[in-house]
Amino acid sequence: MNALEVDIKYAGYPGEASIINNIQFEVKKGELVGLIGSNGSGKSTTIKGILDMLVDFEGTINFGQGEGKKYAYIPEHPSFYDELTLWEHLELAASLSEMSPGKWETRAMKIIDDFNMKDAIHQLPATFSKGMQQKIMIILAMLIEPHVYIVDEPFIGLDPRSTKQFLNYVRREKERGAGILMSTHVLDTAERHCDRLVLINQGEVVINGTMAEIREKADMQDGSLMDCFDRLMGW
Ligand SMILES: Nc1ncnc2c1ncn2[C@@H]1O[C@H](COP(=O)(O)OP(=O)(O)OP(=O)(O)O)[C@@H](O)[C@H]1O
Repeated sequence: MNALEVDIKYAGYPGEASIINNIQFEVKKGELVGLIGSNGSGKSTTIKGILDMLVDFEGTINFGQGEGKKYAYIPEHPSFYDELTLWEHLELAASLSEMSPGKWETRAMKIIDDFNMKDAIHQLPATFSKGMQQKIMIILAMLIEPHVYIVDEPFIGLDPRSTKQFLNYVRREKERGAGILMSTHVLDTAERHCDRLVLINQGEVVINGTMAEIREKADMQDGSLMDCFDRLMGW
């Protein structure tokens, strides 16, 4: 069963209406799909299209059937309410997703502890370092247990322990049945952890498949994702 179905005919920005074209793929329940492509290839535009953040958009996005539209977005550039502490941000996220007080508080404490952010609980995230801010976005998303995660480049800025913890949570959330779409430039991590990869170039899908399928298409039996990517691009 699909957690997310993407069918974008075209999407873009005022004056540049078709930055991306014919982007079609799905994310199944329990699946981690990597969105891969060079700088400017259209990954963030695809994500903005999925999140209904573009005025120039023609296509259909489906967030699973009968599951409501509960998704969480982990943006590349975190943003916070200047006046709210970390705990107050969690309170806000929990109230918007209608979680019961007993449930969200226990879960919030566990996630905060796992990401080593206990000392910062009553501080203002707006004053945190970039990596800490990124962790808060992850914590806020993981708190509400959505059906779908949309994650835009999570790895730049996270320290090794936080990266490992993030990947642990991704595994657990997949087991729970969540579908995860994650754009990244960190190809070795994508190769190791993604169930499927969607490669985008110049606003179009070049290939959508498992690592085995990508190797076959690139005719590189033992090739890394980077090598296959280069071969498929003709670089
Ligand atoms: N707000 C905007 N207005 C006009 N054009 C934009 C805007 N944002 C992005 N673009 C253009 O859309 C194209 C795709 O950009 P996008 O941000 O989707 O790429 P990306 O694959 O996410 O790149 P990166 O890996 O560098 O984050 C680029 O040519 C970019 O210049």
